[in-house]
Amino acid sequence: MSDVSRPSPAEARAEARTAVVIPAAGRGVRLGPGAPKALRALNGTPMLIHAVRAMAASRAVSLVVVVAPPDGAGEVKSLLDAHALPERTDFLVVPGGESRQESVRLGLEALPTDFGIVLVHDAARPLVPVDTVDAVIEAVREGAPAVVPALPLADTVKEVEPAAAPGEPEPVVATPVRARLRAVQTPQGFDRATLIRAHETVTGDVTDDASMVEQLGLTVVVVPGHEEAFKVTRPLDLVLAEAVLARRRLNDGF
Ligand SMILES: Nc1ccn([C@@H]2O[C@H](COP(=O)(O)OP(=O)(O)OP(=O)(O)O)[C@@H](O)[C@H]2O)c(=O)n1
Ligand SMILES: C[C@](O)(CO)[C@H](O)COP(=O)(O)O
Repeated sequence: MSDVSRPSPAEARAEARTAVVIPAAGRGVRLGPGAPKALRALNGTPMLIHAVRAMAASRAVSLVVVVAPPDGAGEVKSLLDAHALPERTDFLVVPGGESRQESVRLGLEALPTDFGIVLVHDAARPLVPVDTVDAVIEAVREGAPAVVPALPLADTVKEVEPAAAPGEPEPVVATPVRARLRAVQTPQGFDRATLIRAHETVTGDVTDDASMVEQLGLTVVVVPGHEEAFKVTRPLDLVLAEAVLARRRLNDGF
């Protein structure tokens, strides 16, 4: 006899609480010397705070787990204490690891059990609009085990044979059909059990969490990304981020 009071898996997912893990433990080598990238300022406010606010802007998000530089957890906690978040949003801070993958895993280990949906969002993508965050959450609620926001590419992409030695040429081996390619952003959204299984099972170097779910043989779904969700990686990206914030201030009238 079926238990009518127990929600089906689909109903449970639709009502699941959502947490975000923010890996913020990277050095930012490509950005150049200075403080850890997540703590560098954009319009006077640390990049990490912009990223946390971008997640907390979604009414669905009730917990943010920040994965801090290994020796910077205290500083990050003080920063979060000093910058108001909506009352509905709690936060936790844990120290990070050697790689992005390890940092995400450490964040997942700190998650309380009552969150059925988990987003993973780079601190280095501080300006993602809330509509993108909500679209990712909605797709997970509708049943996708893994969801990525993504944009079509402007450049043609070549696959090359890596140089045999520094300074040697890199011959092109293929040109994938551009119309089938997408540049993937964060937040990436997951059914919690799926993401944890992926992190427990998949080893080796990966550059995003969704690819770990792909390696489990599951389908990852794409939703539209946003040009303002770009990753601050190199010095020119800081210029672009400041310009986006200036445009937002102008549009907001202050
Ligand atoms: N050991 C690491 C490495 C990266 N990250 C985080 O993963 C996100 C994406 O990584 P990336 O943009 O590559 O940041 P960095 O690793 O800091 O950059 P770089 O490779 O230039 O050093 C960032 O928010 C970064 O803080 C992390 O939490 N732990
Ligand atoms: C997760 C990611 O942002 C998706 O595009 C990206 O792969 C992170 O790469 P990074 O080299 O760690 O910045």
